[in-house]
Amino acid sequence: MPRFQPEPPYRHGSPRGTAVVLVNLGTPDAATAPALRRYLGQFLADPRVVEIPRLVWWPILNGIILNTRPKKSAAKYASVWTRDGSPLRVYTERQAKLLQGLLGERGHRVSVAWAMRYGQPSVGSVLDRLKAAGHERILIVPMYPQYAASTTATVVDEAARWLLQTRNQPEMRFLRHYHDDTGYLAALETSVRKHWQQVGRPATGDRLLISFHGLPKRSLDLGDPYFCECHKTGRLLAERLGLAAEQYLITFQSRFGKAEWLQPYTAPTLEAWGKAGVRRVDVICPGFSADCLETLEEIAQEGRDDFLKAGGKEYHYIPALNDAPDWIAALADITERHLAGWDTRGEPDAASLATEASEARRFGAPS
Ligand SMILES: C=CC1=C(C)c2cc3[nH]c(cc4nc(cc5[nH]c(cc1n2)c(C)c5CCC(=O)O)C(CCC(=O)O)=C4C)c(C)c3C=C
Ligand SMILES: [Fe+2]
Ligand SMILES: [Fe+2]
Repeated sequence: MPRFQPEPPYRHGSPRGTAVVLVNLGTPDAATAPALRRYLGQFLADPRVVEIPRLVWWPILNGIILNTRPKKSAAKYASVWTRDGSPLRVYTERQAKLLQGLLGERGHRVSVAWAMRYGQPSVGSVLDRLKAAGHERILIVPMYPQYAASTTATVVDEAARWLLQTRNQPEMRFLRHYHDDTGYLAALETSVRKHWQQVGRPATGDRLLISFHGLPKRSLDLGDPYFCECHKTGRLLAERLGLAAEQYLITFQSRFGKAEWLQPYTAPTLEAWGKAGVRRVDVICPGFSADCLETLEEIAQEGRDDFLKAGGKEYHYIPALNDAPDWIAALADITERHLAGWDTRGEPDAASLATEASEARRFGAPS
């Protein structure tokens, strides 16, 4: 008898089943120095993130950075940590749950999972689980609105590494970016308008700072579209809000290392504005789909200190889109467009999928 019995009743391989995986950057397991050493060790060893020859970078990373940064970063993480853990993790999990619910309401039979590029749950472990549960089509959604090699591409790399060691591969698709998506921009606009309703519209001379995570300037010269995509998002948002050029500025935060990064930098801008007599600043960070250390500590806390110390009077951080219903709806629209042609309304439900998959394995379906 052949080791593997083809259809019927069990088709070669696993049955149809579609999954969507939201992937964000990753975050330490705890706000402690050992957890940060593990996390930063994995993150900063990625050649997509630090594009310095290994021979030069390795001694710096292992000899200096991993001995000094974990303790300092752990203290920062402790200031934003929640009862349920790291905000980035909490929001990403919630986004996946809400997206699953909404796609279900729209009649799609899809499983929505979430993974982290660095730390847990890893992309590979989530793909293993989805495949074992019978999913034959997987859409990967990097949760970065603007494409960058150091964020988006490294998610694709990680999925590709998993594919390299997988015999019976699922069909896979990848979302590239959504920096100019109408639903995403509308959700950003709504969040600014809601904020204005709460604290009042900015007066003459007040500013909106649109701050994105930075990248080494070299990435732009090498062809990374990130800078241009950030500018497009910022410009379209300002247009929707009816802001004139002098009422907003696009800046880049979180410079890391000694090289020049994309300019203008966020922190020095806040300081300069405070000194120049700008009274009020509202800050929004549209590049972060979920609040995290970079927004809650660097922008909401440090940024406020920088601005107020320099003479500013009023400072507001506008939260990331997180689990806002209009953002989840926009994410469902984006996802639906990328699922097109995959007949997700005609597929088996999760329970029959799991049964079929385990039956197929009983008959020796290749894994
Ligand atoms: C949103 C897009 C991001 C880009 C682009 C990005 C590039 C980038 N980041 C570093 C170094 C660090 N980033 C850190 C935290 C961090 N970065 C992003 C997003 C982008 N990074 C997020 C969402 C977070 C927060 C994660 C969390 O747990 O909340 C950190 C770790 C924190 C710290 O020690 O300061 C570092 C380091 C580089 C070098 C880089 C591009 C080259
Ligand atoms: Fe970063
Ligand atoms: Fe930072």
